[in-house]
Amino acid sequence: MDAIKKTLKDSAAIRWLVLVIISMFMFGTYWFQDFMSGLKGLMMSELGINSSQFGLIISSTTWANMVGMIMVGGIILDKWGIRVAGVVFGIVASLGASITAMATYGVFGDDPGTMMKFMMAGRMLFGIGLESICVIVTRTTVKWFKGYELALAMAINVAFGRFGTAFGTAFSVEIGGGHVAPAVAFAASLIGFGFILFLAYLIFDIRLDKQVNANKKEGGEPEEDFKFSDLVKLATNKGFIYITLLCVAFYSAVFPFIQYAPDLLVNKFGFTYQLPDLSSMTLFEKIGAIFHNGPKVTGLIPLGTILFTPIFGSIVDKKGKAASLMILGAFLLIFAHVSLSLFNSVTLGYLGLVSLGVAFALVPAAMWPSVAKIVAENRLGTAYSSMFTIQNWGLGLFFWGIGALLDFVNRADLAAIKAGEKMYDYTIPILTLVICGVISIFLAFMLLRADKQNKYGLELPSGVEAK
Ligand SMILES: NCCCC[C@H](NC(=O)[C@@H](N)CCCCN)C(=O)O
Repeated sequence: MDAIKKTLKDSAAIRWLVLVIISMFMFGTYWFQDFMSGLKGLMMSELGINSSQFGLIISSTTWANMVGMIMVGGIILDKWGIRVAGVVFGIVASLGASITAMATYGVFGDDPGTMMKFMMAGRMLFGIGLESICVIVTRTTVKWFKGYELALAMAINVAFGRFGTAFGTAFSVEIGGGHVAPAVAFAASLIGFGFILFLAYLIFDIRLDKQVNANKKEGGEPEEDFKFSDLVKLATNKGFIYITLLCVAFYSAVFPFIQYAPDLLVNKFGFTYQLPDLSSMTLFEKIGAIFHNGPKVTGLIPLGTILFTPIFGSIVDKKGKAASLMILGAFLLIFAHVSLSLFNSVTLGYLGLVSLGVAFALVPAAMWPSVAKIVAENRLGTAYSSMFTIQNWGLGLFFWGIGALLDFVNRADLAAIKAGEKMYDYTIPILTLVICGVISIFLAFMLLRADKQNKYGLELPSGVEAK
């Protein structure tokens, strides 16, 4: 048998270059998904929408995914590969983002109803691309990093997405110059940029496939093909069911919260949407103004996870304890939402945000590598797409539900709120998220129990098999 020849992925420099290129796609799509949170106040005054309609616009990214579009993405990925799937969903995301941007410029009509309809249609198309791109980029990361620094690569890949969320949330008001449309157009152009880089990546993908195929002909290991019966196997795997439900409960309490956090900070703690003129301020006054700005403070949550997710990821790799860390993350989530809803102390509010940030780094760092311990590698594409699909049911409900609940519990004061005479009371909408935290703890304990019964090895370091 001939010796297996070295391939492109055996070069660390090329591997990491590939990771940066494909991660820019995550940066752009996460930015577009989350940047509107910093614009909520502006959207309400400029487009004349209420909180419930804002919730609908945000929620529309999940609608097509709720009825199985991510599964279609997963199947296209498994059947036709990274290149076809990447190009198809890159076009879908870019088209969706462009329609949203054109709608905000009034291209389809400048009455609020038409604008909203086309913004939702655009975001729905974009949402199909967003989730499938996340699966495709994850699959591509596995393709290049399996057998090398996979956990770190996945953490860095998610970190690019978090940068997108952080910067999009924090700077969209300034990027738009106080208007919605330019901020949307900028966000859409980032997706186009990420897509162009992805097209450049295809050169590496084609070269690697040629080398791997040549090795296969010379005696390398053939890959096992995906079968549709794998879906049934997933649906009957207890560990997979618990981790999927945990994914819904946990992320429903985090991603939707981030969409409303700037508005919560403005309404509850008197933070600002727009930074005051910093030029004549001392350094301390500048820091004070930044820590009193809703979008900037919210942007610090995903920014913090960029540092902590790889740290927690390497703890999970070296020490294990993934299920226990998910339990801890769920407790932190409850503390965060209780302190941000029931109390009026700004200090406790900051502590709540820090606690949410730690949970947001901890749970993904423990959850995503655990899926690979529960599910066989040839089913990972399907596993991630199924998890994202079910996750979107929760996200769709809470993205819209928080806004709708906000309008409902404040229904007596809506006119005064619009006139700027009163502020929204966020207590009940945020308290609802505590329920997600309680469900998360229950599911994390069930996962721990299933791990003991089925010996997935979730509590063991990476590479150590359970006996
Ligand atoms: N290796 C898998 C990484 C998944 C990271 C995870 N992403 C999601 O849950 C997606 N459904 C994308 C959602 C994007 C919303 N801003 C994450 O923690 O981001």
